[in-house]
Amino acid sequence: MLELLSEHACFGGVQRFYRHASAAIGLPMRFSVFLPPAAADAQPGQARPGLSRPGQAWPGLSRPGLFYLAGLTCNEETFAAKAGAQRVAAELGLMLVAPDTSPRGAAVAGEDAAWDFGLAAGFYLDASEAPWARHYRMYSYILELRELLVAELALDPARVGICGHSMGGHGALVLALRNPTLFRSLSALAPIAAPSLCPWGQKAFTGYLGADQAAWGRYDASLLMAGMKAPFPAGILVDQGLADKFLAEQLYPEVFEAACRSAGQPLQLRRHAGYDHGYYFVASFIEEHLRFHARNLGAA
Ligand SMILES: N[C@@H](CCC(=O)N[C@@H](CSC=O)C(=O)NCC(=O)O)C(=O)O
Repeated sequence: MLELLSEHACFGGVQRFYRHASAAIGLPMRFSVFLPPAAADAQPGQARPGLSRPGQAWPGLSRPGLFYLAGLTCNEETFAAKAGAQRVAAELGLMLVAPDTSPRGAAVAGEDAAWDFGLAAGFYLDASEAPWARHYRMYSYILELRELLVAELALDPARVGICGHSMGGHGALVLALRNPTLFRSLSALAPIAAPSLCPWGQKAFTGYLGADQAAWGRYDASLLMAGMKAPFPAGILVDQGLADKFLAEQLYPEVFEAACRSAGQPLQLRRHAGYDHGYYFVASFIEEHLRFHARNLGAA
């Protein structure tokens, strides 16, 4: 059941904010969705003409969509408010889905003590360590949300891509590399590309998954890529600013690049002089990511 919190007309489509009860998280979660003009009338649970139950796929209405996973300190509103993606998504007929970045209301002691762990820092993984394991299950949550949008807002399950920024870039790489039939197109902006090697990733993985690094590989894009049996079919697009203050210590795109080269994975890793880590960088390149995904998904 989706609870509409607000909606705003936007480039002929509609930007909405929803809350719903998440089974994966065990708490209410929020997300934003931009519906392009042709899908702007879609309502949750709407019965499709000629079909027996609400939410059943209807080829004439189902839309391609792009999940965008945001980074540390962000929420479901950050991308909608700062990236400026709606105009091009409206043109391309792409739905845009932006989840929150962690559970809210888990009431874990200390979850708000740091900006890079706990609240707004769920790292898109399923925690195995107490006290996080009960609610910090963002990996399963993204898969749950995908199914929910297929059922409730006519997202076409065969045409879903995923993109993300920083911690969200890490999440996008991991989710797509592990689920290439669910996410058919993949890109990232300044991703944490080898989290086992960097302070953010080591802190998160130790806290959520435990000190045994054997458990970390399933959530490390560079390690996953090194073990890939077949390349990600559509190729991967990554943009990275060279004036990014987190680049040297936290991001390691060169490690992911080397893993792709060894695995025979087509990768466009574009390095941009002068761009930093923030949303001015994201806003500068998001249009090219939307067009990349639209091409891969056969949109518009
Ligand atoms: N508080 C931090 C900066 C936090 C930050 O830069 N967050 C990034 C994502 S970092 C990796 O996931 C972000 O997207 N912030 C939102 C924004 O609007 O820029 C500090 O003190 O450095």
